[in-house]
Amino acid sequence: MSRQHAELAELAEPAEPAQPPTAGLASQSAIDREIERIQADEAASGLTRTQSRLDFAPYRSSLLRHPTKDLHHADPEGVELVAPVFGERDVDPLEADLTIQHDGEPIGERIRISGRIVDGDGRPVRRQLVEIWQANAAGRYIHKRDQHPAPIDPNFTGVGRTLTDDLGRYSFVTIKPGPYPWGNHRNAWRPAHVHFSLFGTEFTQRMITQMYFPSDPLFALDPILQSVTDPAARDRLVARYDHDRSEHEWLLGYTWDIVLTGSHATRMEQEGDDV
Ligand SMILES: O=C(O)c1ccc(O)c(O)c1
Repeated sequence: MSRQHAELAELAEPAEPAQPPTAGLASQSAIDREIERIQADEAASGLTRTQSRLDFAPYRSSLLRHPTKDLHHADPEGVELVAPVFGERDVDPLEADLTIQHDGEPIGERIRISGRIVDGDGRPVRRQLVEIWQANAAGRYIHKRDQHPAPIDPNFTGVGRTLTDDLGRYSFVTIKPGPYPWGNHRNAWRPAHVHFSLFGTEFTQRMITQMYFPSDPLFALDPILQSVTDPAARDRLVARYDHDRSEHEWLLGYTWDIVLTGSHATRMEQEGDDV
């Protein structure tokens, strides 16, 4: 091989890293054992959580993603002066359909996700900004930190938003996301999920959570879902397939309600414990 060829080959094929990217990562079975141990300990102590605890070792980055110092009390009025604002006119109804944001059709299963946002007494949370973000059908996010070799869909950005109506209802049309390989441990795949953000009435009230799809084989293997140690609270994060919402030769319907408070409150992420 000429020197020039050798240089070209080097450009085309980066040298093997000294260590494979998975070196030092725990195996799925080690993660499973750790999850099982923590959940058994919590069950034995009569403590099962509807919310994740801040440090859940099998979910590695949970250790880094929350404040370690006391929170500062923000002056709510001061925060509002610099926080984003929006009005009803800023949110276009078309933004609730993630399949029509580009010239072409995105690839994948077209779905509708609908539900209600209610308080612990079942009262509707009205005119609420609901935002979602998700991977595409191949499990790829449009984000510089997601470089895994699944295709980006030029017709799918994976971001949408809407306002709840007077009954607290929201509805999105989107594409079912694929499982996502996230590097928490070796061969770690997140179950298909959609991230939800609720704005509240002020910036300081924003709440974030995730919705999952029924019967996903990855549930038991996912440290983020399993960090909610109460099985009933985990089940509440899973949408229900709703045939009445499916549309002939068009889409599959899922229903998922979000409860803000009370004993059946939906698990919310704490101070940035997820992305
Ligand atoms: O914690 C993470 O790294 C992570 C990455 C991608 C996701 O979709 C997610 O829910 C979490």
